[in-house]
Amino acid sequence: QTEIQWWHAMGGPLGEWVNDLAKGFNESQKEYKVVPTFKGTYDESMPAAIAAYRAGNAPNILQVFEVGTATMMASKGAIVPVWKIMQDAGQKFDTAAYVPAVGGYYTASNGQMLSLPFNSSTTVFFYNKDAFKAAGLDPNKPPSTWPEVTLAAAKLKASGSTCPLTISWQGWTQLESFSAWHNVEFATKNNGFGGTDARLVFNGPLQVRHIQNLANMAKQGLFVYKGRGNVPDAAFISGECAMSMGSSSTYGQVNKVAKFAFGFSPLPYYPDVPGAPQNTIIGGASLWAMSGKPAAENKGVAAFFAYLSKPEVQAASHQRTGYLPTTKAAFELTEKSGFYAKNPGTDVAVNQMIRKTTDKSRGLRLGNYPQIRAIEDEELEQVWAGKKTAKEGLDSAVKRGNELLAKFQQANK
Ligand SMILES: O=P(O)(O)OC[C@H](O)CO
Repeated sequence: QTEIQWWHAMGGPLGEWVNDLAKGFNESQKEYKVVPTFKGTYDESMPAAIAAYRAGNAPNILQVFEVGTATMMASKGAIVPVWKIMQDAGQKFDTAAYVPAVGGYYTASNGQMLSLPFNSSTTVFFYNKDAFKAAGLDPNKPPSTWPEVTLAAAKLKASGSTCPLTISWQGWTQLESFSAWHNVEFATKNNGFGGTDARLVFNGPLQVRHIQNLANMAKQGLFVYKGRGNVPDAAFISGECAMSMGSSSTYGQVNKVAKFAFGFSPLPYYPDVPGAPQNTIIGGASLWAMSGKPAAENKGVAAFFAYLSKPEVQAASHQRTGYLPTTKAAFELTEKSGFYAKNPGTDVAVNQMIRKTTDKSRGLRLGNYPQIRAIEDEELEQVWAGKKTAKEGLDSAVKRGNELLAKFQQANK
């Protein structure tokens, strides 16, 4: 049996899902054995794999979050494009089978798909219906605008909530998706899709206004900062925080462990901004095949990728986790089964990304972006702590981020 090493960043219930996928594939055939290994968060697993690649012991498959895409695309020698690994192995691979909002993100400007869409998500709002009831709020009417979120937070606080609102993936939800949701540029050159000379511009009047509002909410105890990445999810799942925003994939975890009634709904917006709400942007991760591996192992990678893309496997993954269906067939299968009607809230991400695709939902294509996300975190933390105004924090984040973009452009000329 040929072993295929798969490094991933899925913990908790999502880790169990990844293990089940490998088990399903391993039991479906005898030639290959996929061995999944949890390598920490997205931020930890990507540098770990780059270091392993340099030392000559990279895994066969690496899961990389969406913000690492431009960096991976630029590291040509380190990866085998998904179209090529499938073609070399004689596996059927039709890029048109993938949902455009998802497949497009992982496709280079020459039309070639470079990594396999695996767990794509988008930003959503979630709230504790029991806490809403206790605060005298309608549990079936989530706030849809920022003024409504602020009012709901005040009522929740008055009813005794110590954490009315927290936020996961703050850079992704409050700056990146926030900008697309309000049809405001985040970075020039179509958020980087138009060339490596793109520059960050997320220190505009609307973003500054929003981050200042959040800072004011933090001062009043209406917004409570709970950390970077998806760390704040735990404070929602435990029932401590009544409202949150984060990945649609939080659904699978909340559904599994929360001891309260919950709802998922679209991100709030500012109703006075023309064109809002527009659309949110893609998140999650894709799978990259690493180079320098024996042909037999590459064949196994291709067989596993084909297995993961099967409509029934894809549909089951989507329904279990809250990640988007990556193929059109998986979406159609889920819709036909009546899943969305039976599980309200699971359709929010689908409505935002699958039914309505615009050019702007493509997300960001910016080099050195994992490092830029860390800068966003640092600067926002300064703002939440009252050490910087929103304008100072965002101006500094843009300046520091643009220095990294310039370096990336220089290195990839
Ligand atoms: O929690 P995920 O997997 O949906 O990923 C969230 C963000 O897109 C990571 O950059």
